[in-house]
Amino acid sequence: MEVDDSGLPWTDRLLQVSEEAQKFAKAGGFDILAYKLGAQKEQLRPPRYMRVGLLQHSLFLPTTAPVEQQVAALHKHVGEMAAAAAACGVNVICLQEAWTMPFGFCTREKLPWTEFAENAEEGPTTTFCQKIASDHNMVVVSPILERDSRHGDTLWNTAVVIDNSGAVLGKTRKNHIPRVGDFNESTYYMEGNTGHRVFKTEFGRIAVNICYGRHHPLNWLAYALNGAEVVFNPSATVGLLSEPLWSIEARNAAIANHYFTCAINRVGTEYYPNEFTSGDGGKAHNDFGHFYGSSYVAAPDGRRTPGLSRISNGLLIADLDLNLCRQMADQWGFRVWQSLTRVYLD
Ligand SMILES: NC(=O)NCCC(=O)O
Repeated sequence: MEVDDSGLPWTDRLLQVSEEAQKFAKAGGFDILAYKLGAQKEQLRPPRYMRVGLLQHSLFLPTTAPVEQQVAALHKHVGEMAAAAAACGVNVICLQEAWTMPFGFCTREKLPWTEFAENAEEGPTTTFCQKIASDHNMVVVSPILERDSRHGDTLWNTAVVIDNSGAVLGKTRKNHIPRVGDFNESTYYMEGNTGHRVFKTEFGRIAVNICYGRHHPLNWLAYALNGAEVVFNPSATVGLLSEPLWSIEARNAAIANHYFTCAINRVGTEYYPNEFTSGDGGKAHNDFGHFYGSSYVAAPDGRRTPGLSRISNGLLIADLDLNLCRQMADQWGFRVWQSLTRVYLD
């Protein structure tokens, strides 16, 4: 039987969750699952583990509560979930898409939803995440609605990457914007202009493919060409639209691109005071449908962790041996670089 560095089978394993983390989970009413996705032992390279933490959650106040109170409640609860991740020794946490706000883009109303937008470099949420990062020596990926005041007050759907010292490493913007069902996001912001950035952290090279970007295979490929070893996919998506695709897309991307993928979705049903329509002749309604959670991690050899719950808040922890990326490229013999060359030559 193949074994990893600890002498145990290198296939999926359940990890122990520290008592301190379990206390946070009990007090905060969220689940914690923890798995290991190892690689085969090599003679010349030591294992290279990145421990990731994926956070999925619902809103903590109604969408009609004052903006400041909603943001404060999210900071408080997500801060506790991040503390649980830190108590488990997580190296990199990723939060869900637009985590500081309701996904009010379904309404096509500007206020109050645009008031949740913040400066990516200096806004209160980035400051909040910088403290988490430096307190816990943990990289934080924080997807927010960005207000770029230096460039005409433009809105973007952005993930801010904060390194484990607390410094902002950079940001990357959602590059495919949905115009499907109730996802009226192009009413607010357009396709991002930051390309396919990959961020070099102390723990490995990471990228962020925000939500709708997961439907586009060339998008995933571009992150691989730029050297990503782990690609996070922070999302907000509902059952009737995308659930049949959810377990396939990020997993297939991991296999095709020889990297790990981390798919994260929010949880719960959000209600809005004014009715809106889906542009399909159906009745006007006040809710977005059910955000089905089910966050998971997939490995480049096709393994995946079980998903978090469809209905509860949760933290998914996974140990990823990044050596597996090259092992899989060698085993299968297809290389993302070669596919690109062929495209150009044909
Ligand atoms: N947030 C977002 O891009 N949702 C679009 C729906 C989907 O991609 O499943």
